[in-house]
Amino acid sequence: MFTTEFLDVPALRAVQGRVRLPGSKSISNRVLLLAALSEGATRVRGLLDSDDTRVMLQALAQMGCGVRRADGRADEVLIEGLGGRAPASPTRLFLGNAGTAMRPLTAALALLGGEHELSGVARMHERPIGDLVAALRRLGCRIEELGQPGFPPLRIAEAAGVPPLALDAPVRVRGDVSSQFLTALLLALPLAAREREVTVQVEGELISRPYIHITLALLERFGVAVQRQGWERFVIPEGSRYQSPGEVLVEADASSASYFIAAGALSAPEGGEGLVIEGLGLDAVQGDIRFVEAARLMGADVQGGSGWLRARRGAWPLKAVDLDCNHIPDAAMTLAMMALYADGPSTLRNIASWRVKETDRIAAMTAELRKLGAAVEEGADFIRITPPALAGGWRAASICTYDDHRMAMCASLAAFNPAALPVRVQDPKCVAKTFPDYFETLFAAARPARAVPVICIDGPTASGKGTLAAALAARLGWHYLDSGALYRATALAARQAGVALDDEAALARLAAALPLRFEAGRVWLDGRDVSEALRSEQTGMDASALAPLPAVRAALLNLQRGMARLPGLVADGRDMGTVVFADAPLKVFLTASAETRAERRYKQLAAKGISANIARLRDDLQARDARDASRAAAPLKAAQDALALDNSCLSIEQSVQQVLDWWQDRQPF
Ligand SMILES: Nc1ncnc2c1ncn2[C@@H]1O[C@H](COP(=O)(O)OP(=O)(O)O)[C@@H](O)[C@H]1O
Ligand SMILES: Nc1ccn([C@H]2C[C@H](O)[C@@H](COP(=O)(O)OP(=O)(O)O)O2)c(=O)n1
Repeated sequence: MFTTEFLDVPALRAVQGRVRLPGSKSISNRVLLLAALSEGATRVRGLLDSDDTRVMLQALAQMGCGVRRADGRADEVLIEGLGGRAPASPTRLFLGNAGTAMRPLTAALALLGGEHELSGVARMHERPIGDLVAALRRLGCRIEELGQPGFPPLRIAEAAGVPPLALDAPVRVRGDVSSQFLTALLLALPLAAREREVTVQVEGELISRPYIHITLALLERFGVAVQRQGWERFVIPEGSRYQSPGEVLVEADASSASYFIAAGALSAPEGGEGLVIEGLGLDAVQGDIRFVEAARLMGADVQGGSGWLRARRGAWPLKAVDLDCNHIPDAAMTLAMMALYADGPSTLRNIASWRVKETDRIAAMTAELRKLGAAVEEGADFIRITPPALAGGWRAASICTYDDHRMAMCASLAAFNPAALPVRVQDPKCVAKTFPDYFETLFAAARPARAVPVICIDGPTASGKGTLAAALAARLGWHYLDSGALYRATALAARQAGVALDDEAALARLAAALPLRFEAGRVWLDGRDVSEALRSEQTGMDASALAPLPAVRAALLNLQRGMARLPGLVADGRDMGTVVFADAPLKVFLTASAETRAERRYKQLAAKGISANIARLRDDLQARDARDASRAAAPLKAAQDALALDNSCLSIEQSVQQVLDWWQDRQPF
């Protein structure tokens, strides 16, 4: 996940290959509960790993279900169901802010019996549950509100067993406040339908029907076929009992898929196959799958089968639309981004609910799309978007995201603009709500419109290149290449293999096939952690000795260039700006006086408990600089267009800020 202040998304040309998206939250928690109530064990695959599913798993374990995570996989779990057994009692269940856990667990535990206390975070205690509690009380269940009437925390007080239930009349529940109350009853009432049919009657117009559709489809997977009469009456047949289907694959989240469908439709056609989205198909049970129809209306070429979708460019430019989006309010935001690439103004109607989501999404979208060069008109429940005039009308923009995950994901779609302008996304970490690795997933599939941006930091030893480069990479959310580590690793591998430091051909062979892995700040050579050995003065000297050999440098060249991946790279070394990334948009030549550098190295060694002599260190580093600077192949020198930075009198933060300022000066926003 990107936790940086902002993320600059370079202009993108295409998306290709395959992406796998996180599981749907609504389906994940429903499936977990159904598995817990069933006879037999259920393997749940493709599970969303998030706060809300974690609290559900924890609660099920406390209730006495078997909960076993698959080894090393956050998205797979094995649930051993209660299958008619009474739950463990008493329990105290903490359910965070997960409405998808609080509501159905309340209903299920009220029908399972026992003594249970259900609570959550403060915000959870402000989210209504009164209608559900009332419906369960009318049935005869014993539930107490422990705080405010109508809100959690709750206590189910059935230590003596479930009281006789009033099932002769239909169970009534309101449908116009939240469909989650109906879902909770539909998930729980099959527990009471072994010997008799149970009817649920909805009062008021039922909202969010696609979610009820998901509930019914999943009940069927677990062996309970509810008869639906319109959207008012639901009949659970006599003899119903939950039976594990053995294995359930949770569908990928359909709203998350909308960004990748859109990206496929915006992608330059040389992408060929387009983008394949795994884990979700045209037969998906989630309401937002109907985004596919809307995307097709705009000209997207979307194919699919069971468990997969493929999106690529169809009509181009996209076709402007005038659409009622009431059935896909979340995914409709993605249509607003696609409208930027249409052949005329598009209108998205019946989206009043946008105003009361994470932020006022109509106002937010209007403000941000205008920054990109679109003309936007907003109304109480619609938005009309006139795209920027061809390439010339687009503006590079810094997009505010309003702590709204969907605004951030949408913003990335502006990066396909024909003017090849980058897009700045403020506060990218807000995607954590549903898709923490959204940007990583996008970047893995995306092809940049231009060379991936690289910042080069070259300079003599101990000038602070590594420190500066790593800090810049962290601030920008970019990758970091410590090119010296490659020369050092070659030197280390040579010593281990007994290869002489002047055997150019053998060294080049070693360099070309270095079994090197960078992981979590450590460096592994052939499965061994060499982070310490790599930094030793001896290894540095050895690296400097083999670095002049042209065949070694050539062998390492492609490896280094391959590190330039989206969204950007900060590379430090000796020849980053002169040879390896000669076209880089920002090059810094970092220096400090020999005294300062010797002192820094001395302190660095002392911190590691290694004693050293400052005067000798200074002589050594000057000798190394001389050798690095005087060699024929890619000598240490400033690139012609490099900016010089002498940091003898600067703190690390001052150096970092200076380079960030230089970088910002080159940005269009
Ligand atoms: N601007 C600076 N001011 C003070 N100390 C610095 C500065 N930059 C780096 N250092 C320190 O100098 C030492 C050497 O830095 P390092 O990044 O390893 O250099 P290089 O990669 O150029 O060999 C480190 O201990 C680092 O903390
Ligand atoms: N791009 C590079 C990086 C390092 N080298 C060589 C020359 C250096 O003396 C050694 C070690 O580099 P490294 O950057 O790790 O060394 P310092 O941390 O600056 O002491 O490798 C090089 O020739 N080209």
